[in-house]
This record gives sequence, structure tokens and C-alpha cells, in this order.
Amino acid sequence: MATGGVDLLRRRDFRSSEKEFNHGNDGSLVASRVRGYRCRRENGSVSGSRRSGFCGREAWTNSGEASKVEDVDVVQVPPENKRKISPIIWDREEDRKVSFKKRVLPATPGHESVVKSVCQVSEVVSKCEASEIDKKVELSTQVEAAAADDLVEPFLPKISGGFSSEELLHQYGGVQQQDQVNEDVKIETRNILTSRWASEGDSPQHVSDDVWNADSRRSSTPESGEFQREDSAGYRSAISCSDDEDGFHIGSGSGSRCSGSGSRSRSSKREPSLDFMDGYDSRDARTNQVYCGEEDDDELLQIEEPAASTSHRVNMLQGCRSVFEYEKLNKINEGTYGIVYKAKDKKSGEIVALKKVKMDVNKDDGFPLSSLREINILSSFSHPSIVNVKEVVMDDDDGVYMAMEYMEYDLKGLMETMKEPFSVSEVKSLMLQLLEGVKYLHDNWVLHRDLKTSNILINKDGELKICDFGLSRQYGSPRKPYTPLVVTLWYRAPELLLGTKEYSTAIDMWSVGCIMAELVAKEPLFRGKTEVEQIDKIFRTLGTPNETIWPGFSKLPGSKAKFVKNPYNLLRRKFPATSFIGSPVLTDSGFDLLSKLLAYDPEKRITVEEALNHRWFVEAPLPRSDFKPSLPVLQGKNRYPGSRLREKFSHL
Ligand SMILES: Nc1ncnc2c1ncn2[C@@H]1O[C@H](COP(=O)(O)OP(=O)(O)OP(=O)(O)O)[C@@H](O)[C@H]1O
Repeated sequence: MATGGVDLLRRRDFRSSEKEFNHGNDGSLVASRVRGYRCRRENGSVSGSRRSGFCGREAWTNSGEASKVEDVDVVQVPPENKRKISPIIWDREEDRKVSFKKRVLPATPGHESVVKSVCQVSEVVSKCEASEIDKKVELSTQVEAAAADDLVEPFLPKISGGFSSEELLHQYGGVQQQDQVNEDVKIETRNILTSRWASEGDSPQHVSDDVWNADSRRSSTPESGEFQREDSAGYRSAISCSDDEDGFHIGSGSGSRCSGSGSRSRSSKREPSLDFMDGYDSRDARTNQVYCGEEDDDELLQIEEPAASTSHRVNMLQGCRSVFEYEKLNKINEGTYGIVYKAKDKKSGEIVALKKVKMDVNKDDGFPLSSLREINILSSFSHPSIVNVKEVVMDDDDGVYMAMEYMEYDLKGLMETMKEPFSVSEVKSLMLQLLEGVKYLHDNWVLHRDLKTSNILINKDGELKICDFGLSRQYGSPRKPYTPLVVTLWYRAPELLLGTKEYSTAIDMWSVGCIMAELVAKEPLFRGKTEVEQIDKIFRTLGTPNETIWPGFSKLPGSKAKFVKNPYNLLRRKFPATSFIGSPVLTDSGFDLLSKLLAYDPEKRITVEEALNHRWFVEAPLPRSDFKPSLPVLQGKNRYPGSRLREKFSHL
């Protein structure tokens, strides 16, 4: 039931979201475009489907006894709280031809973004020094690639007096449909120098240093022109676009297949998988990390400029600084897609985290798509619960780094070193911040798709921030089905495990549910080693779903497999209301939230907004914020940042 506090929260959320839209760099252009896009996708969302704020499986008694898995819908969610789901459009060849005019508009913002991304990265890395001729060639390659992918780019930017999309299209044979598009749609041609990426007086800076890394000390500080030419040429050859049967490609050499982070070439191991998964890319059993499938090659095209504030946006055309501007302090961690270092800005003394983009799989395949996607998304976002990318820098060896705000801990590491689980008020603090970050993503039509404890960072001020957007994607107007092989196994939603290709924000909410359970219990909830084992563990705990509690379940590709038949939901047994043996406990409302996050039916799973307004957050013990934690005293203290907590609970 909505309380005064809930209302206050809701009002605040709406206000902030309006503010975000209005703060786009392009002012009203961005705002209106994003709003239009949202509207379109609102229309495409699933409506009229029965929603429930209470999943039948949660019919648990406080005693912790198991109840029969059945559908008990008691709360109807107002129609405006629709799940944002992506209507999947199968990309048949005839559709491509027939519906080109219709599809070009939704596609262009994303395509603009990928071309912009390529330009950004290539421009950043080449220090914006490409000659006019080189630019023509490079951009024409992009245009041709786009054309081959049947996505005309009417927004293709002019770079430093370069060539507009129209000029390039005509000059290089472009795409026939361009004229057709222009007949129907008058689209403002945007100049990248007036975009969010540019600023007046942009000029490349090149400072080299020999203290960063012995391996990358190949050249001493060069004369800028010489350095730039060499570097520029080298990098331009590494970033180009081509198209093959899989769709858009960014990489060197014509016709080479996209590798990115999502390439098959990364898939060295293949774990036992369900039959229906065959045909999709493999995942690394060691890291539990999945590799993006074909849709990800293409999906980068869909990334639209988010409705984020401009406060910290990375100016990609500024000309990237050298990594030698930083003093490397130590290696923090190494993930699937990058090595993360702690470093100090020599000029400002600021401590940052530098994530080096891994290029080592097959350098010829070009810049990893996941990194391009991550840079694109992170550099556009501004939210207290999303890690802030300060700039992109590079070394002398074409190594590209993201300089991010430094966060002292990640949740996984923190929980491993903690002796006791988080207190309830700490869990609430962390959950609130996590949900706020996820809300920001979903409000901006981005699915994170890899929420897990190692991607949740915490700083010494108790602030939580989501990182690792390598698997993120913008959703809403997909051209192909999504791959179900996203989200690290332990946090992967059942619909993904069962092979759905139509998924929504609900997949992130499932991950949030797994994280909440882990925060409370101090250990992962479902720890499968394979997809089959993962599903099995879920079914054993939550009960085997059926068509009654999850309409559409039986149509999922994986539902035909022989799974354990467990008619009972045993979740409450894992999280009882009271315990004398030290089990993690949850009050009724805490358990209600967890159950709703772990609802089988994605349509019934709680949305981020509903979760933020859940009564658990306003019942005692409340999250408190009067402490700046630092390990080892972090343990047992509350970490919700003071100002945000005061704002959120000012009514109490
Ligand atoms: N801004 C940061 N400050 C401090 N540490 C960070 C920061 N960003 C990342 N890390 C650390 O580096 C690790 C790996 O980072 P990240 O998840 O971005 O890389 P990845 O290669 O994409 O990882 P994954 O294998 O999860 O996909 C994180 O788990 C965290 O421990």
C-alpha cells in the first residue's frame, strides 16, 4: 500500500527523471527524441497482460513451511506499471526490404550511436588527426557497412569539416534507399562538433611518459604530428566496419568477423549445455561469463543516446590523453574483458580505476564490441549508483583504458572478507542504491544483463555503484531476437536459462533478487555449474513451475527437458522469519520483496519502481547513513549515503 513515503519517493523519481531528460546536451532535441522513442516503445510494450504484485509461489506461512506452488494473485498492479519488454522483430529478409522505410527511423538513433562510437574511438585513439582523405575512406567504409546492414545513417556526422552522410552516400555509392528515406522523413543532420562529444576549442593533447609501463615505453614523447600520424594510421586500420552474415562488424580487415568481447573466438570452453542452446555462443565455464551472440554484433547499432545529464559526460573528441598521465599504483582485478588498475592522475593527484580493454584474443578482429558498448553507455550516464567514467586514455601500444572513479570494494570481494553477513539495515542501504541504479538504467531503456556482486562497487563513503556494462544493451526496437546467453549463470533468470529470446527488464530484477538473497545470506543463492544444474537448483528451491504460475512456460524451448518435479516452494525455509540456528532471516515484508524479485513469470516479477517503493524499506530497521565506512570497520556499519538517505526518508 502506498504510504506517504512511497508517494514522496515516487514524486522524487519522476522529478529526477524529468531533469535527466531536460539536461541532455542537445537540450530539447535529446529530450524530445528520447521521449518520442519511449512513447514508441511504450506502445510496443506488452499491455493488457495480467500483472501481479504478489506471486502465487509466495504463499508461505511465517512458520517457514513449504506451500504448494500455485497461482495466488492478490494485488493488481495499475496498468501504467507495465513491464518494459522488447517486442522482438524477426529479421526476415523480405521484412527488411518491405519495411525499410518503417524501420529506418527506430534504427537510426542506434546506428548514429555506433557510427559515433566508431568515430569517437577512432578519433580518440587517432588523436583526431586523420586527414580529410582518410576520413572519407574511413567513413565511407562505415557507411557501406551500414548500408550493407540496411541501416542508412542520416545522422552520420560531419567530423571536423569532413563529409556528411549525404555527401558520403553520394560520393561512395551509398545506399539507394537514402533518397526514399529523405522523402518521407526530414531529419535534422547533426554535426558531431555540436554533439555531446564535442566542445569548442577541442584539440588533441599528447603527453607521453615513460613511467607507466615498461612494456608500453616503446616511444619517448614524440613530436605531436609524427606521433599522431603513426598512431592515427595504426588505429584507423584497427577500427573499421564491415558486414558479414552476422551483421555489423567493427574490426580490421574487410570481411573479418566481429570478435569484440562477444566473439566466438573468445569461446574456448563450452560447458555442458541444454540442447536448445546449441547454435548460440559458448560461455566460459571458468568465469561463468557468457559471450554475446550474434545479436550483440548488431545490437550496438541500437544504442541510443541516453537521457542522462551532461554533468560528467566524457568528451570523446577532446583528444584522449595518454595513460602516462597516470601513475599506475597496482592491479585491482582482472575480469573477462579487461584488467583494472588503481592509478593516480599525476596532475590532479586524483585516484582512479583504469580499466584496460582486452584486445588480446585476436587483435586483428578489432576493438571489442563490448568495450565500445561499455564506453558508449558509461560515458553517457550520470547517476550516483552508476560508476562514473572520467575519460578514455591510451598507451603507446594502442591500448585503450577507461579512467573511472575509484571504488574501494566490490561486493563480491567484500562479502568474501566479511566475517558476519550484512545487517538488515545494511542490506537495505545496499539494495536501495542498487535499485536506484537499476531504475536509472531501465528508465533509459538499458538492460544491464550482467548484474552480479562483482559488478557492484562500494566506496569508502558507503556509496554503491554498478559497473561493467560490457553486456548491456539498449532495448526496445531490436532487429533480431536477443541471445539468451547473457547474465552470469548464478544470477541468470529462469526465462533465459530456458531459452527465451524475448526478455525484458525482468532479467535484471531476477539478478537483483539473487543479489538480495546473497546480501542477506552472505552466500550465493543458486550456485549451478551448468545451465542444467542452475535450473535444477532454482526448481528445487522455488518449485518446478507450470503453466498456471507461469503462463507461457511450456512454450519455452527448454521447458521440454526433464527437470526435477518439485511442487513446493522452499524459499521461506532458507529465509525464515526467525531462526535459532543462525540462518539468514527475513521479515514478512523482506521475504515478500525477495519472493517478488524471484517470481518465475517475468510478467509478474516486480519492477524496479515497485521494488523501490516496497514497504520493506520503510519498516524498522531503517537504513541509516551517519557513517563513512572504511575497512575493516566497514563491517556492521550502515552504508547508505547520508544525503540520499535523508532525502528518501525525510518523511519519517
Ligand atoms: N571503478 C572501479 N574501482 C575499483 N575497482 C573496480 C572498478 N571497476 C572495476 N573494478 C574491479 O575490477 C573488476 C572487474 O571489472 P569489470 O567487471 O568492469 O571487468 P570485466 O572484465 O568486464 O569483468 P567481468 O569478468 O565481470 O565481465 C571488478 O569486479 C572490480 O573488482
